[in-house]
Parts: sequence; structure tokens; C-alpha cells
Amino acid sequence: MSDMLLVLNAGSSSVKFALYAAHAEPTVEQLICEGGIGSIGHRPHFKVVDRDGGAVHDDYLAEGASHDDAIATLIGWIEQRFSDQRLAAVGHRVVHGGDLFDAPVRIDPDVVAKLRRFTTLAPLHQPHNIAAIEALAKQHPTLPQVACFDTAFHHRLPPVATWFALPRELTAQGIRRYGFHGISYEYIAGALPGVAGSAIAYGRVVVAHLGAGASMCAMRARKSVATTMGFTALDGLMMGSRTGVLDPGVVLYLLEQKGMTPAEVSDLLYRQSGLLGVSGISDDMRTLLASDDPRAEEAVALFVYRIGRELGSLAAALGGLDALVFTGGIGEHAAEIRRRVCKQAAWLGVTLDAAANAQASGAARISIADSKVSAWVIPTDEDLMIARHVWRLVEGGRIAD
Ligand SMILES: Nc1ncnc2c1ncn2[C@@H]1O[C@H](COP(=O)(O)OP(=O)(O)O)[C@@H](O)[C@H]1O
Ligand SMILES: CC(=O)OP(=O)(O)O
Ligand SMILES: [Mg+2]
Repeated sequence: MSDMLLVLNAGSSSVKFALYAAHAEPTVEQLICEGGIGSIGHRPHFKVVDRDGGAVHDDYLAEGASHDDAIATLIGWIEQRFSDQRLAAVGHRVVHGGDLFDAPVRIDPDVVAKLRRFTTLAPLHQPHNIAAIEALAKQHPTLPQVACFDTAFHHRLPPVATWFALPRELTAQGIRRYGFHGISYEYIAGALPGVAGSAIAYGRVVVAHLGAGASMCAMRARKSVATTMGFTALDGLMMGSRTGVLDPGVVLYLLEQKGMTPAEVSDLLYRQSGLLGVSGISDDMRTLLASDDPRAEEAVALFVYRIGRELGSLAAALGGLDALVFTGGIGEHAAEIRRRVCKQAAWLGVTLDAAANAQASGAARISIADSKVSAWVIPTDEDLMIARHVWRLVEGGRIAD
């Protein structure tokens, strides 16, 4: 009976998954199928596609089905569909590992207890990451589970890049910049030599992970030296529904002058702001780019402007820039956003190849051949990165059934 590895990325309203054959270290070719159960809490939609995007399964769960129901349905479907194969281990994307976890780890009750400490620092993600872990542990107590952390890739940031200008005792308590999207950045760092060549890969590179959640990371020789997200995944860039960086005085004003509760402020900053809040239309870049509403244009303009400001800051942290990489749903698919960002970065030496940008599909250079700073699109693959970590832990014998 051959083995499979399951990767889960549990979010606020979805459980995304990828299933890999585990006869060797996972590669794209070993992807068996992927998909997810979305709209959890409403009428959950269970969709699965094969490696080529062909439909494998399309069904709905009962109205109001929970995350636990979704996990049970997914595992049941896998066991029934692949009854001649064994699920050897499960890897989870866990957004916040704080200062406790700098590498993937086998999950046990002690690890779960530690993960809970960071729930308030990642309210959109951590509770659901933990819910998926606990649902699986309850339903399949002997199934090895591994946690891979968004924060781990940034664990060796220069100390000065982690400090807030707060009293020392608060910094000592862990109130500092952690950084996120690290699984994505780790994958891009691994892909850079093959896509852009070693000279660039080991140079000064800023990677822009532009999705519903968005951040940027300054890398030198493929190591994180600065990043836009901070203590939480609320900081940095303007995002689909999140503010990004905000004058902390605004929070005090909302609490003290507007009489909002902390919970109301949290909901405002995490779920009602960003592209959604500024446009008053949508958090989805596709909708805003297709809209002729002036508010949509203002939201897109601010989104691009904030990227430009952070790019300048990250180039300063690097002492210059050799390459700019776009990834994430917007970074990989929105040529218009890439065009605007690169135009705004002309002062840094980025010269866009308009045709290459318009037709980019998969990994591609989108700057002209002799651009002082090259620009690239590299699709990320957080699931594959997690599957590789699970394999290395299992293969290294550090996971026993
Ligand atoms: N073809 C496209 N054109 C523009 N934006 C796109 C396109 N496809 C996806 N997106 C954007 O990518 C976002 C999702 O990015 P993704 O990285 O998948 O999100 P998440 O942060 O949830 O992982 C969507 O909100 C949408 O705005
Ligand atoms: C950390 C974060 O914001 O993740 P996502 O982009 O998946 O929301
Ligand atoms: Mg994402």
C-alpha cells in the first residue's frame, strides 16, 4: 500500500487541501489532487481538481456545516476515493509560531497549547489552523501531524528589523515584528536560482506576496532581512480587507473618541478595511479592476502606492535592489497591478517589458533584458513547501506512527 501526504490550509471560511503521493520527496508531479471546502458556515462547497485542473469532485455539504464537519468529510472522501493507499501524515499551515517555533514540528498536545498563545495575534487564521489540527487528532489520533509556520522563515531577521520603539520590557515579552507568509517566501527563495539565476538569487531581492493577505520580504542571499508584516498579519501593506500599517493614534481615537470596543476595532481593521473599506465595493482585485467606479480606482491607487512606499523602505534595508518578484493571487495574475508597481519603481531601475508582463503565465521575467533591476513573476506553492517539510520529518524518522 503506497503512502500519501495531506496538506491542509485552514482559513476563516475554508479548508484548502493538497494531496501528494509520498513515494519520494514531493514534487509538483506528485500532486494527486487539490481543492477545498469553501463557504464553511453557509453552504460549504467541496471542490477537487487533479494536477491539470480537471474536475475530480464537486459537491455541497449540509447548510451550516462546521470546520469539524468539513475535515471529517474531506478525510472520509480521501479514504474512500483512495482506499488502496495510506494517509501517512498531514501537514498544516499554521500562521503564527511566535518566538517558540523556528522550524516545522510534529504536533502533540503541548504544541497545540503553545499555538493557542498566538490566537489573538492572528485571529483570522490561528483559531482555524488549530481547529483543523484538533478535528483530525480527534478523528484520527494516531495520524502524524506536522505544523509549518508562516513566521519561521523570518526567525533570523536582524534584531534591529524586529524591534518596535517600545520600552525594553515589552520587547522582552515578545512584542516585536515576526513577519508572515514565510512558507511562501521559503518556496520562492528555493525557486529563485532556477528561475532568475544564482547571481540574482544570492543578491538583493524583494518578493511581493500580493493576495487577499499581502506582504513583502527583503531577502539577501535568499534569507529574510526585513518584511512588512509585523507582530500580526495586520501590519504593512494595504490588503483585501485589512488596513496594513496604521498610525497607532487612530486606534486610540477609535477607542477613546468614537467609543468603539476593542472587538469592534479589531473587526474594522481586519475585515472592513483595505480594498473593501476604501472602495466600498469589494475586497477582490478582479472586481475593482473591472469597475469604472472612481472609488475602485482610488482603492487600487492606494494599494499600489503603499507597495511603492514599502518597496523603497525594503530597498533601503538591503542597501539597494537587484530584483523584484511578484507572487500570490494578485502578483501572479494581475498584470495591471504589476505594470503600475513597476512604473512607480522606475526610480529604482525597474524597466518593465510590457509585452512580457501582459502575457506572463507561470514563472517569467517581466522586465526588459538590460533593466538595472529585473522584475519577475514566480507562482508560489505553499502546499508543496509544507508537503516537503512533512516528508523530511517523516523521512528523517522524526515521525513515528
Ligand atoms: N486573474 C486575477 N486578476 C486579478 N486579481 C486576481 C486574479 N486572480 C486572483 N486575484 C486576486 O488574488 C486574491 C487572492 O489571492 P490569494 O493569494 O489566492 O489569496 P489568499 O491571501 O487568501 O491566499 C483575490 O482576492 C483576487 O483579488
Ligand atoms: C498571513 C496572511 O495574511 O495569510 P493569507 O494571505 O493567507 O491571509
Ligand atoms: Mg495566502
